[in-house]
Amino acid sequence: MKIAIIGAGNVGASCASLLTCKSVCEQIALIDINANLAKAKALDLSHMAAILDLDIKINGSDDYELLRDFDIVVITAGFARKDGQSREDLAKANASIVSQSAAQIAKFAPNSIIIVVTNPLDLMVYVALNASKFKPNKVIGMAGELDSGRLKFQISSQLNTNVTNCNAICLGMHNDSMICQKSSMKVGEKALSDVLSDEDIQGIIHRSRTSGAKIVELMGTSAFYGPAAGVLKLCQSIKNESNNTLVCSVCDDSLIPTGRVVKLDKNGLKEIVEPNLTNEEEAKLQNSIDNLILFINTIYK
Ligand SMILES: NC(=O)c1ccc[n+]([C@@H]2O[C@H](COP(=O)([O-])OP(=O)(O)OC[C@H]3O[C@@H](n4cnc5c(N)ncnc54)[C@H](O)[C@@H]3O)[C@@H](O)[C@H]2O)c1
Repeated sequence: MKIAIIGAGNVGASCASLLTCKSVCEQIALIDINANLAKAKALDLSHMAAILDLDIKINGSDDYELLRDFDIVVITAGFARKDGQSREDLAKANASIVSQSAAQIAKFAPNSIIIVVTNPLDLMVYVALNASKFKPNKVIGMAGELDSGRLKFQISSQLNTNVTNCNAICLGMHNDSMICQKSSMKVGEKALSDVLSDEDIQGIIHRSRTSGAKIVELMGTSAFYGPAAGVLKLCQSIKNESNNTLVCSVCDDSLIPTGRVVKLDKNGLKEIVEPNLTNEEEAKLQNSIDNLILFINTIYK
């Protein structure tokens, strides 16, 4: 398997590092508008692979030719929101980058699967889908695995128990309207609501929702190890065609992307699994989809 990553910054390079260490593919291409950065990181990662006795070819460039006939292309190119910048201005700047990238992917790797990471995530999945003209099953956004992982971490911290003992799912948009599905929150076989008060659960949800912002506050830039782990899980699922469910931003028949429970295979999206939402969660999800449609209309006007 050959995996290309567009954007050799924090998220892109962390993805390349994890994919290398976990031997998910035989080749990695790093593409960045800053050719020297892409080349330098590819060289550093190649040294890392040599030290670890991993036979993997890693190249960097600003030339999209490098990803010719690759199987998966991860888009991480783009900006994080700057002080004073509106959500719309950021969305327009990143939409331009993602749409140029997606058009190049369609040219050089027309049979690939695109994994979008650039924010605002669900909107960027829509942009990549439109610019690549790929079928909807071939364009997948990574965010739900990150949000769900953060929620699992908060549950395990609150209960002082192993994270592997905890389960939780975050659905919907990768923004403040994300839905932390109450019925999915479990510790062992027990529902979290049998173990903790509603107030404690609300605290967990709040800390989970704000944990991305906390990282920005502490470090001045957004997270990258967690997002890279999410990308790794998507690539492993595509490669292994495992029957595991993941949360990814994908389109249903409405062609509006949002975080849904899915199964992936070598063709990308294999199946959307019905999440069993409460009426309240269903209404919240519909509301955030309506907001995304309004946002799409603003960006494309
Ligand atoms: N989906 C998620 O859960 C999630 C999580 C974290 C970050 N993100 C998003 O990922 C994106 C990247 O974050 P980062 O921390 O890696 O940023 P970064 O600034 O470290 O890296 C971005 C890279 O993109 C490159 N780039 C810019 N324009 C380009 C173009 N036209 N073609 C090719 N490369 C280009 C830059 O040179 C830079 O190296 C941001 O939009 C961020 O908000 C998403």
